[in-house]
Amino acid sequence: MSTPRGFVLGLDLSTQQVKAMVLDDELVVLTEVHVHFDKDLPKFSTQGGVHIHEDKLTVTSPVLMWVEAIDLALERLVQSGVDLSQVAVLSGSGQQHGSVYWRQGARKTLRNAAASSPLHLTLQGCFSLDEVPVWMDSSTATECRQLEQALGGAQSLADITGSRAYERFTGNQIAKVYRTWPRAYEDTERISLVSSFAASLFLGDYATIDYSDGSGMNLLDIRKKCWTQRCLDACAPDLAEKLGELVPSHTVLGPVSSYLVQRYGFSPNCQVVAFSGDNPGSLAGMRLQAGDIAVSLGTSDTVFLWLKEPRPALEGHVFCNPICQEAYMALICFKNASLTRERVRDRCAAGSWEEFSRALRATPPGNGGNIGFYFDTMEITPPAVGIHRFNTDDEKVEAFADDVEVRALVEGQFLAKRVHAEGLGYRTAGRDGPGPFSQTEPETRILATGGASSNKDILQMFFFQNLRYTRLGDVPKPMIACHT
Ligand SMILES: Nc1ncnc2c1ncn2[C@@H]1O[C@H](COP(=O)(O)OP(=O)(O)O)[C@@H](O)[C@H]1O
Ligand SMILES: O=C(CO)[C@@H](O)[C@H](O)COP(=O)(O)O
Repeated sequence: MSTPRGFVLGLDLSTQQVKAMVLDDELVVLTEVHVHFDKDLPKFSTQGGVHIHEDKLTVTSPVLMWVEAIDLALERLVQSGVDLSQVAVLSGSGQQHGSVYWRQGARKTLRNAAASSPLHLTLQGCFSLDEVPVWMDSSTATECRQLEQALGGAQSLADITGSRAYERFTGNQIAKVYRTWPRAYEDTERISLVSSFAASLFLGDYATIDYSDGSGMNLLDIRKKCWTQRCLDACAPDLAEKLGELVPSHTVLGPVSSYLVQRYGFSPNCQVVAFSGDNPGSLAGMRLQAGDIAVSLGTSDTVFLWLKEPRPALEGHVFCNPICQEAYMALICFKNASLTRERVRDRCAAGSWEEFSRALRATPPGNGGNIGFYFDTMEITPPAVGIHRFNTDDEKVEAFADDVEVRALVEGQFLAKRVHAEGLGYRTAGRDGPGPFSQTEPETRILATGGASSNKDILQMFFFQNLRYTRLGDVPKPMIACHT
């Protein structure tokens, strides 16, 4: 058997696309491909990678679209000329909280997938649900209240699982599946997260859920790192069995499937490392350290940081840290993010990011006292909906001039990040003493990632907000590093 040279393949199965990247043994990027769900797989009729249902609360994606997209990404890698037989190890990430329901007998089909046929055809009959809930779903308010009640209240649930009950968290989604389609639930032999689902396609077997992405389910005890039986029982019967074991996020799960070896020329020695959530993956990839704050500007906006001690609150989340088993990560998520920026770009900036940037540069910081809150859909932080604009006299108004609207949106989004982060006690170092959660790092770095972090005028807004920190606390300038 040949030994691969040490290339690394990284994947991300996120809301709007699959991204795949091959790096050599010195971590130089050799090739990168994308499969955009709406554009590359139009037969699934998604918008932004999802289907928003009539109630405007239920949001799903077709599971076979994800399978087809991964095959297409692998084909594109081969077409790019990269030699996949040199890949020694692969891993990846997925949008958090989404779940996949494998039907009884699916494991056998997955293990025996023939290289002659693409996986999306082989796996056609393998899922108990064709459309699966994703992180944008907010249709499980009933299940959330039931779970909190069963655990003795929102704070008690947060103390164990790191979060109060959130609509998008997988336990509540599973509870809804069980209540709505009991037969489909019974016919399910394994429930995967999006991350462990993607890993399963590479492993040719069910991949285990990792601690970090598993923390986004309202089911895992983040300190003991095991399922909490009381949470499982409150959501659905026989759930432990359907979820399988949990593993540290950097666990080597085993070699790639024979499907991958035969169809795409992977080495049979290529190892699959557990996949995790996209935000934990960003924390690992950006090499975040205690004291840093990261901002991801993907489909969602998130703010996250490395935590030494978990202190779960009624807002925000504490996840297990993907790198260090003794540490944690804190995260706040905002749903009205890139898609809202795109809507305002299309209405006020002729559909162009350049024009959007020009509007930001043409308006003064503070926007002449005009401010707006833009919640096109039910927001996560805070749970609010609607568009609310206020002029310089604090009067509610119906509209702003185009350039003012662009700045009001972005300033409002970044102000919300600051307000909610500060509400949870995150501070840039120096303002009120030491950094996040009173850690002692002398300087806070702010790191940005995700699609919109390529836009310097948007990043500048964050810089501006943090310059105000420096005035208040007289600390060194926060640093901004961009990763996309
Ligand atoms: N130049 C830009 N300025 C602002 N936003 C951008 C720019 N380029 C891409 N984006 C945003 O990035 C988003 C996609 O980010 P990405 O991190 O790839 O998302 P995901 O991983 O959730 O699929 C798009 O929805 C788009 O609005
Ligand atoms: O719900 C969350 C985090 O809790 C989202 O951040 C999802 O993980 C989706 O990520 P992107 O596709 O926006 O990167």
